[in-house]
Amino acid sequence: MALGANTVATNTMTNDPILKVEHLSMRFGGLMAINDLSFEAQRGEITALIGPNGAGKTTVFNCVTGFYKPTMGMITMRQKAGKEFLLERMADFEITRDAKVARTFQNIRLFSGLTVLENLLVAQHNMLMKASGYTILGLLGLPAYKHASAESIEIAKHWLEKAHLIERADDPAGDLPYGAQRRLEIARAMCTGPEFLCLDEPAAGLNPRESLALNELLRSIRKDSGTSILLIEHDMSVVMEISDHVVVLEYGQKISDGTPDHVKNDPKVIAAYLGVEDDEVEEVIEEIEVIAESEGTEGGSH
Ligand SMILES: Nc1ncnc2c1ncn2[C@@H]1O[C@H](COP(=O)(O)OP(=O)(O)OP(=O)(O)O)[C@@H](O)[C@H]1O
Repeated sequence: MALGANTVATNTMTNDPILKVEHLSMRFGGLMAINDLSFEAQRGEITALIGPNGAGKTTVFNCVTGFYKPTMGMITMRQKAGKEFLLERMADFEITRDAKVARTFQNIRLFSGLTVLENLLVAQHNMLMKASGYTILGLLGLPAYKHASAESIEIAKHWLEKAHLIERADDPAGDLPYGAQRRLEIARAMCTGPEFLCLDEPAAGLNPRESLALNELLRSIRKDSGTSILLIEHDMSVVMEISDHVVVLEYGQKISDGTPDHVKNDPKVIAAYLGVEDDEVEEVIEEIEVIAESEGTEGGSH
């Protein structure tokens, strides 16, 4: 099959990145929000993008999902079957439709008046319309449409079960508690059959119990569907618990990249989060160790 304008030939690689961000820069007027950023997300893994406020996480996300066109750089996504897409050249709807990248937003964007199940069926609208042949007869019950419609309901039920929402299938989405609405958004994204799922602060505003339910859902997505995940998250308990790989940004540049344990102990990351200069890091770490030791001693004497 001929490759389209947005595709390139496949390379053979020893590792298997689903996403490669290379020398990405994004300028807003005089502000360099992202400055020569490169990182990879491996297939089948959960990659977290973290960093202090204003570090550029959302900007990277918006470049990957086609909401922004980067000033410079390349963003390559390679599907399981080997086809590659240059995302920076594609419109957001093409990234969703052709590259199979799904996303959620910082603010919940459900159809709150529709039921939970209807929200999941609407997400599969394109698939259903295609099966109808875009005709009224198709919609009125030709076999292909009926088959696609039954399949859509099965897919919706599958994800409702995974998200522990099956009991609420017929309730208006707006009636769900906040944490359940977040899981419904993720279930809705999964109904489109993505290869790459981008989640913008999925744990924002969740209580600890809802955070645990979210962690469970994300782990099951990785394990059972093989979908790779990129997430922006401020909640470190979620990031450290579920991520395979963490990329840390500060002022639009990468300051650390590795396993959760690696970045957690990286002095540059500690400094960025505490807001101190690089040359003060050693001093701050010593102070932290002294405080931790004294707290340990106090804890032991009780
Ligand atoms: N559309 C825009 N126009 C102008 N400046 C922008 C735009 N989007 C982001 N910025 C600026 O780019 C920088 C990075 O912002 P971004 O939202 O990507 O950071 P972030 O790491 O996601 O922050 P937060 O954790 O607070 O959401 C900030 O200085 C922000 O003000």
